[in-house]
Amino acid sequence: MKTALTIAGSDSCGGAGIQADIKTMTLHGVYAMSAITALTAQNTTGVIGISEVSPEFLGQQLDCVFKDIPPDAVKIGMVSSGGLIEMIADKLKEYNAKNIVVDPVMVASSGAKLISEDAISALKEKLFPLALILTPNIPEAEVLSGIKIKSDEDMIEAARIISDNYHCAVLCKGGHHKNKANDLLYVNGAYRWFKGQPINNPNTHGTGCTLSSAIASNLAKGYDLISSVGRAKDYVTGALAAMLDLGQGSGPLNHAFCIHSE
Ligand SMILES: Nc1ncnc2c1ncn2[C@@H]1O[C@H](COP(=O)(O)OP(=O)(O)OP(=O)(O)O)[C@@H](O)[C@H]1O
Ligand SMILES: Cc1ncc(COP(=O)(O)O)c(N)n1
Repeated sequence: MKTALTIAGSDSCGGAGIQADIKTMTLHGVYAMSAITALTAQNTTGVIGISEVSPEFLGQQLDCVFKDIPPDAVKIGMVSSGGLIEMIADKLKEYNAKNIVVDPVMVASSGAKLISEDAISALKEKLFPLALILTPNIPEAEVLSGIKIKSDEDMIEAARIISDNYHCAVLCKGGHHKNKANDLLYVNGAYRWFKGQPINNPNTHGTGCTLSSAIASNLAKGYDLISSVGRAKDYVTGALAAMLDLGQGSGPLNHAFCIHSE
C-alpha cells in the first residue's frame, strides 16, 4: 500500500486540515499519516481558537513517521509560525522526503488569518524551495507574486513569477476567480489550464486542503505531476457536486461521494 503524510492543522469540524487530508488519502486507497502543527477550534461559521504545538513536538511527530513508515508523498497545509516551518524544512531535508506538495494556507474561507507575518517569509525561504508543487489560491498567489490578479493572463503571470522564484511547479487555484472552476498549472516554463464547470454549491470549506492532499495521494500512487493534478481536480469536483449540506456556514465536501452508503 502506498503511503502519504499530511503536516497540517486539525479542524474540529472535520471539513478542512488534517481531517480533510486523511479522508482524501483514504478514499484514494493510500495509507494516511499525520503530523499536527496546531489544533483549531472551528466550525463551518469560523475559527474561534488556535493552539499551536511546539516546534520540538512537531519534530518528534515527524521523526516517528519518517523512521518507521517513510511516506511516498507529503502534503503540507496550515503552518502558522516560523519556528514550525524551520523544523519541517530541517526534517524533510534530513529524511530526503519526496513528492512534497505545499498548500500555502494563509486565510480560512471563513476569513480567519491562519498564519503570522514571520511565517510567510519562512515559507518562502525554507519550505518552497523543497516543494515539487505549490497550490496557492488567488489571494495567496497575489501575496506571493506581488501582482494583483484580475484576469486569466494575471493568473498565468503570477504562477510564472512564483515558479521562477522557487523553482517548482505552481497550481494557481481559481475558486476565487470569475468562473470559480479553472485552475492554472505552471511547470517547467509552460502553462496548462485545468478547466471545470462551476458548481453552484456554497459549501466549499476545505476544497483547497482536499485538492492538495488528492494531488499528494496520486503522486504517492506513482502518477506524474500533470496526471496527479487532473485526477485531483476530478476528485474535488465530484466531492463538491455531491452537494452535502452540513452546518450553518460554508459546509464541508462529501469526501466519500464515490461510496454508496445505503
Ligand atoms: N464553485 C466551484 N465549482 C467548481 N469548482 C470549484 C468551485 N469552487 C472551488 N472550486 C475548485 O476547488 C479547488 C480549490 O480552489 P479554491 O480557489 O477555492 O482553493 P482554496 O481557496 O484554497 O480553498 P479553501 O476553500 O479550502 O480555502 C479548485 O480546484 C477550484 O477550481
Ligand atoms: C486547520 C485548517 N487548515 C486549513 C484551513 C483552510 O481551509 P478553508 O479555507 O476551506 O477554511 C482551515 N480552515 N483549517
